[in-house]
Amino acid sequence: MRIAIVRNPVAGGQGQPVQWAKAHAAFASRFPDLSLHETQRSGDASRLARELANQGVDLIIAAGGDGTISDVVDGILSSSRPQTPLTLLPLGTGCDFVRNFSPPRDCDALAEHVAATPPRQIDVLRLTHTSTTGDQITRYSANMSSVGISGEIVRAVNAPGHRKILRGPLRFLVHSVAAILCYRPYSGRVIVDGQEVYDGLFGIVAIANGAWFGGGMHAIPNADLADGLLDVAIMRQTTVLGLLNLLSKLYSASHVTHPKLSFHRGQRVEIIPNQPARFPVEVDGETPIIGGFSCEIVPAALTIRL
Ligand SMILES: Nc1ncnc2c1ncn2[C@@H]1O[C@H](COP(=O)(O)OP(=O)(O)OP(=O)(O)O)[C@@H](O)[C@H]1O
Repeated sequence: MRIAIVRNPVAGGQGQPVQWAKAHAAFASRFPDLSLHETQRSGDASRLARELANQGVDLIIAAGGDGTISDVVDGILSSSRPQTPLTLLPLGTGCDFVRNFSPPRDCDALAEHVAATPPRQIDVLRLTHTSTTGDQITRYSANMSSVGISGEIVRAVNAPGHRKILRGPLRFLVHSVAAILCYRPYSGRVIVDGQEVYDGLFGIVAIANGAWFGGGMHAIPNADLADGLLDVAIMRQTTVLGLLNLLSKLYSASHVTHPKLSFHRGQRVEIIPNQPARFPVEVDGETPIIGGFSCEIVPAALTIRL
């Protein structure tokens, strides 16, 4: 069995090397035919995963955070062997996608669990937007896309100097509070399966495959990775106090009865901002898109072992 790790050595910040050494030892001992492929820069994880899938490896291990997983999923699904199985070795800051699986925390137990778990199919998100040069760009994502205050938070969390200051989910919490205090709300329309469901100011609009984002915020608790549908949550609350109150409830999912929150389900959603030039789109903890986009669910597209 040919198994390949795609590792992002900068994911998770300064604590990663210790965690990585233990995890690598556990996986190398459980899977003797293991090869290691490290990213050198942004975008490498997608390219490496595509090449490895094209070469016919039997399992790809995404070792990093949500951005790395997202890139590896994109690489596998844009390869000539999109059925190549994926598993996850969480080494990132937020590590939200892996929360949908509750794998063992101990590295040896995780490697054993991966070896013993049969593959299964889950859905993924496919996003399409127009680049600044007018090209149509499509990419896959594993977990969640969102706009509104979350775009500002993720920009701050990933800002170059900020990666070194705070570790793990605490970094999301601190930057969430700071971003809320300065938030100038975005506005636009949300269209689900051809029907306009909202036109107004955005607190947060989240489009979910998985249930968590923001380093442990249980934003869409009913999201199901294998139901063939995407879940959309629209938060119309945009005041500072209102958003701080929402933030305090997101971790425990006690926001779900909020009067300014609505949930929708469908197969395709379109976000049309009123000011596309200043509209960051959060995709699995990164902000790779500026402006409007569409997102559709691709049922059972990804083979996962976890
Ligand atoms: N070798 C590298 N040097 C610098 N940046 C890299 C390198 N490899 C990948 N990247 C970038 O690192 C960023 C962060 O990766 P990732 O999301 O996996 O970790 P994280 O942000 O710490 O975790 P999480 O998304 O779970 O919060 C991504 O934008 C990715 O493109």
